[in-house]
Amino acid sequence: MAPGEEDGRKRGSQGGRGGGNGKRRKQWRGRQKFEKNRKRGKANEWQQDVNPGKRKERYDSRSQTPAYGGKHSTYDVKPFQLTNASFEEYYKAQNILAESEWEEFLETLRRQLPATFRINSSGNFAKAIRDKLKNEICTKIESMMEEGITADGKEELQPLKPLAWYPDENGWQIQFSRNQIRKLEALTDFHEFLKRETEAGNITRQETASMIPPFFLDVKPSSTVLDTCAAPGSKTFQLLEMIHAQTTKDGGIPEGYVVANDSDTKRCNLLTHQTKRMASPCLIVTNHEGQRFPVIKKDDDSEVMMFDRILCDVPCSGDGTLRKAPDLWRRWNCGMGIGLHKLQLQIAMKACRLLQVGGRLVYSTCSLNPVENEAVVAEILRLTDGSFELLDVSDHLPELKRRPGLKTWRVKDKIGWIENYAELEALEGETGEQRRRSVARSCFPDAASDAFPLERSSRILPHDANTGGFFVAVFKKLSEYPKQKKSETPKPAKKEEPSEEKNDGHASGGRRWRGIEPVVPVNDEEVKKSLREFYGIERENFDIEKSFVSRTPPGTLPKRIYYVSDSVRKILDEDSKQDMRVTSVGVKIFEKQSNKRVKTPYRITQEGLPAILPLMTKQIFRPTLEEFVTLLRERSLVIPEAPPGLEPEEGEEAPAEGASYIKQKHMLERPSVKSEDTLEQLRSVNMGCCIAMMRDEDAKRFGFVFNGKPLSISCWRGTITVNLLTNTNETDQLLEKFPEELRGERKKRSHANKYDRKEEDAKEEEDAKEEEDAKEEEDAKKEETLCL
Ligand SMILES: C[S@@+](CC[C@H](N)C(=O)[O-])C[C@H]1O[C@@H](n2cnc3c(N)ncnc32)[C@H](O)[C@@H]1O
Repeated sequence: MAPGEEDGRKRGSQGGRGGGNGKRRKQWRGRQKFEKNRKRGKANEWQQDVNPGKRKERYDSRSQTPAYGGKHSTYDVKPFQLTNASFEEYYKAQNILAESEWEEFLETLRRQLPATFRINSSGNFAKAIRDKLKNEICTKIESMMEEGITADGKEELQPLKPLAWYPDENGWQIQFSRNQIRKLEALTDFHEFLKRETEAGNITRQETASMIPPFFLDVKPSSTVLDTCAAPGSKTFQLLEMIHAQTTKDGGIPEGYVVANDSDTKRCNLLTHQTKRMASPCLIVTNHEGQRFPVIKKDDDSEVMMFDRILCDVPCSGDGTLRKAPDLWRRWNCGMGIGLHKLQLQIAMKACRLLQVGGRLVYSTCSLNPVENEAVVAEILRLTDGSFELLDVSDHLPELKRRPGLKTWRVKDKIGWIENYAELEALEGETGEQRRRSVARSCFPDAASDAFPLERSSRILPHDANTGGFFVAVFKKLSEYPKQKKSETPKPAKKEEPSEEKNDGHASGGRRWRGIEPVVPVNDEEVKKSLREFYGIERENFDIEKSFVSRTPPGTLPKRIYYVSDSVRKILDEDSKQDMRVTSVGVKIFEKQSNKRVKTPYRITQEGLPAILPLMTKQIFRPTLEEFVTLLRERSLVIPEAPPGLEPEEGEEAPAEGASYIKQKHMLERPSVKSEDTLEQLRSVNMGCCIAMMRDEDAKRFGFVFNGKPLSISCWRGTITVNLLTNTNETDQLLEKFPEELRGERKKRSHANKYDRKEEDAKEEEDAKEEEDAKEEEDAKKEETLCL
């Protein structure tokens, strides 16, 4: 009997306790957990791994390896069934591995996946994090191992190490158990560090195998990329990092762009949320079925060839994720792959059509099934008739352990094995009809597929490097293919019926789509003038109208303003018939604000700061190092002078609002701007959104220069104080990067003052947003475990 099975029955009988209350109790627990996680914000991402919620409850204490891959778990749990006879029969017949490896393969599949993460290479602190991991944390763990330190005398510590194949030591695997993290202080600290850096967007949790496809796409900063099935967006994020690789060095805006598409509207929103941290003006999120992605045509009907790189990370049966989603053991059946084969092929063929000659296409699944993998690859090669080459990428990422693709495979539907298509064709009666309807001819290997170099594709097996299972094939388009125009031109995309139904995404091309407006340039003269004057956006050759877009219909003030790169704007313009359903575009840089005393109706968004900063010449002040650190720590500094325009007029008796604060005694006790130099700069900073930028010499000294600019944070200049608009997690994480002696202790603050309250309106708004973000994040995590 396989591990887990017997215990499952025992627990099953206990599970009956409470009968109908069980569901309610489960819902209650779910709510409690959600609330707890919500309060912790993004921190829960790592917590979930250590304490993977529902999944944890079900993991078998004796047979399962806990979250970080240790050997002895103390989970009190109801196990999943970790066997499936049909799965075993099917894969034994496929010869995806030698018979001698079978037990090891199964045993690995039954163990929970170790946690892995990527350091965001375009993040501001990639090097600092890598250095800390290597020089501090790894060393600490090694010395603990040498000293024989364990959590409870049994569980030996495993070293923390970078993934051998991942470039620049930016991919890492963690092998600690919950128990170890709880009991060993150094690991508890490490765990906290991971949570903080994840929250700050400096690292991303991602399954090792899922990190692979973007590396085979060979994306350059000038590449024009389509990610056909992109949500929840982990690979899109990697693609954007590649597009921005140069930007990170010189601060320029790349020529290339990424169109991230998904057929599911809600998941498109996740995608937008997940990629927000990249603050990229080079991103378009669209909502189409991949197989119907529009061929963009200009007014004269000529086609706009948009892509030289396409990733098809298609929906799949997901049996490579069994370690992450063990409930799949129970659900798996061989009909799953067959059911998805046609869709996978259609998506891939559409991608072939949209790819420029000379371009690269990567087809990937998190399934081990040849019907979803080699069968699709073979059919692509057959249909494109020599115009596509399956590339041999064996010398790329040499440390990545992989197996060559299969030359032949077997097909089985829910009824049984079918040797070849002729056998299927010969079947009589209604059953024969039905089976022919569900099993495509292209599922079968044949003489043609035998001639293709399918061994050039790669299968990642879980026991080779303690990962999930994965499949990846890399193609190059050599020429247009004869059938391209005729048979591969799909029927025109089905247009969504315009409706007034509210949609929580944004939306469409030209016509209103589900009541949401199309992307339009910001061309209102008043808006342009106010942004230009308030923020000093006056860079030569920079045209607001060309780079700023919104979704608010002309005639009303835009609610949100997005910044798009020149090439994204060009694509939007070229899509003159507006066939692309754009759910979001570029980076949100401005949001409407309602404080009437502020001279512009717009404030800078948190995520938009890196993009807008290079364009700004006003509303920036450069505090001293001490003031900057104090601002990070206390989140607020008193300014002993009112903002411009609000000072008392000469000869005026009653001080203007804002000047009266100086009489509030407790305000004088709070940390304030001390340096005359900073005060002088603040004299030209108007009330409203502003930026605190480190002084050049300080930024250089601490290595805080990013995209050519010193570390900057967005603030709100009120009548009395300057307050941070960035969230606490982010500032805590920044503060941590300063030497301990500079950080100081946070003082307790009184919130009794009415002026404080006024000024904290903006912060309240931020807090509400944080909550929303945490919820979105939570949803994103849940969705991420799904494959379809
Ligand atoms: C394997 S997931 C993609 C994971 C994603 N590439 C990532 O790295 O985060 C497959 C995605 O395909 C989407 N999908 C399903 N059918 C689709 C279709 N016909 N066209 C485009 N996307 C589709 C699903 O909504 C799902 O988000």
